[in-house]
Amino acid sequence: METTERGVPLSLEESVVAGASNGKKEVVRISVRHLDFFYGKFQALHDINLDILRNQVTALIGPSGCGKSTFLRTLNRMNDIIPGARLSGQVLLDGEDIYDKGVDVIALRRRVGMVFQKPNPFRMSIRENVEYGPRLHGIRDKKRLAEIVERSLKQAALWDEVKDNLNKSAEELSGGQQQRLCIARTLAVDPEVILMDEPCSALDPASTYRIEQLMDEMRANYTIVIVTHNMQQAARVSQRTAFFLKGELIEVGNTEDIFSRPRDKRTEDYIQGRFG
Ligand SMILES: Nc1ncnc2c1ncn2[C@@H]1O[C@H](COP(=O)(O)OP(=O)(O)OP(=O)(O)O)[C@@H](O)[C@H]1O
Repeated sequence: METTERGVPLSLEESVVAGASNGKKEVVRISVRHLDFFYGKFQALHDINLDILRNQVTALIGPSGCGKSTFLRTLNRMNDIIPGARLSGQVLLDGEDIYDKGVDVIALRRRVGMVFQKPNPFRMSIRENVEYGPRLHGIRDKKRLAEIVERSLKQAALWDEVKDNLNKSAEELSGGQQQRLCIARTLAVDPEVILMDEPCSALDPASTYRIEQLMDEMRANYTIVIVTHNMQQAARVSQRTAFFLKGELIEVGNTEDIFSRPRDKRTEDYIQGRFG
């Protein structure tokens, strides 16, 4: 029987989008319903309804300050720590609301990992950076940890460059290598969804290209959501694109449709560089 990444039979999944463009079944991994988000009195997100599909890259685009990062952070409760922040509505991960009482936020962030704009390796060796998450989740066995380090660094396309220097400080790596290390660190705890907040904005074109290639490879096993200011990047890496403006989701659809035949005039104006 066909199953999801977590071994749940597909028929039991929360919802399946029938009639997908490529003829394959598209499964909703995260379903956001009527999401409002406030920083104190300021409402940053207004009634967002959006499905994130499994094994796809979803790009969030829109002008500065439109709420892309805020939205991304609601998907693994990264905003919880901001004083005065609150939300209403639902964020369902495989049908379960991640904001329900009793949800283990550490476990949630293992399932929904995050890569930030600026590479932020810990001040530790390359090996310790990758081992950090698995250790936090109770893995102590040296052989098992070594396997995880090798697998994660290979998946992040960094292994060949660092395999002989795993004890070197992560801070001695280049910016592009540091970002791939951060991706390896995220992969080490075996997430299902990976959130990326402008992961290439601090990188040169060659490193950007590597990360984009990596995203394309990773989507076979993961569900990816990326915030990007770079329209070409959104067009290159994503299968679905969501356009935000002033805290509202204006339009979402197949990336090709959004870029070639947007339905909303505001999407068209933004994509054509008329504002933002
Ligand atoms: N911690 C915070 N406290 C108060 N307001 C905030 C906070 N973080 C963001 N905001 C406000 O919420 C709105 C959305 O910000 P957000 O960072 O989500 O936008 P964005 O689309 O990701 O912007 P950018 O592309 O510039 O990163 C902005 O008006 C911003 O000033």
